[in-house]
Amino acid sequence: TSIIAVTFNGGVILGADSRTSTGNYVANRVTDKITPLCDNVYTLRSGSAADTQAIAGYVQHFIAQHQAEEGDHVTVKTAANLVKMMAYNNKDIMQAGLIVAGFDKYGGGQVYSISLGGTITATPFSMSGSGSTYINGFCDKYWRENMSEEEAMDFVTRALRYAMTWDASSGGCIRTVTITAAGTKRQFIQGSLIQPT
Ligand SMILES: C#CCCCC(=O)N[C@@H](Cc1ccccc1)C(=O)N[C@@H](CC(C)C)B(O)O
Repeated sequence: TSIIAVTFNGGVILGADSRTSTGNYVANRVTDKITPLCDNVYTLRSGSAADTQAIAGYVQHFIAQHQAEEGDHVTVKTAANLVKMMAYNNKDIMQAGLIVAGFDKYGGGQVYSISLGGTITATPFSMSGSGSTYINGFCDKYWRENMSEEEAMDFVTRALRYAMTWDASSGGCIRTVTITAAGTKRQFIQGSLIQPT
């Protein structure tokens, strides 16, 4: 898996490849790893497909119950802390590397990384999954604060293209979700290999 989330001057953009693998076999070449937790917060999934589906499912359910009772949106930080609790409290039986990102009226676009052991870190951008190791240099060089939406989308798609080209566990198509005050927007980009410019 290659997953990345970046904040920009209007919100956040989440990006992911679409490969689920079992060894060398591609079990799913159109996986959707960008999973909603509620209408203003999504999570990017890496690691075990089953474990990350289970964690996302529990948090979706908990947030839905909370909103039914309280009637208001949860903050990105609250959703991320619920994911962290699931990961931390089950750290010895879960393999889940998650990035929670969204938009709320208090902090605008936000990204939180949750590592395998359940450490939660607030970050301006984050990448994870097996493919992320191949784009550390690219991201360090090209990441900038307060990019425009177009610049952020270009950064996300180029980073994923490189990771999907080099990492055997990443591939398929690029999926993105953009979250701003106006709502959410999905994109689907086929053809992920590096094209000769
Ligand atoms: C289908 C099926 C069987 C399991 C598939 C399955 O979890 N594959 C994993 C790799 C893995 C992980 C831990 C144990 C075994 C196999 C996978 O493709 N993970 C991707 C993200 C998830 C959310 C799709 B990525 O991290 O590469």
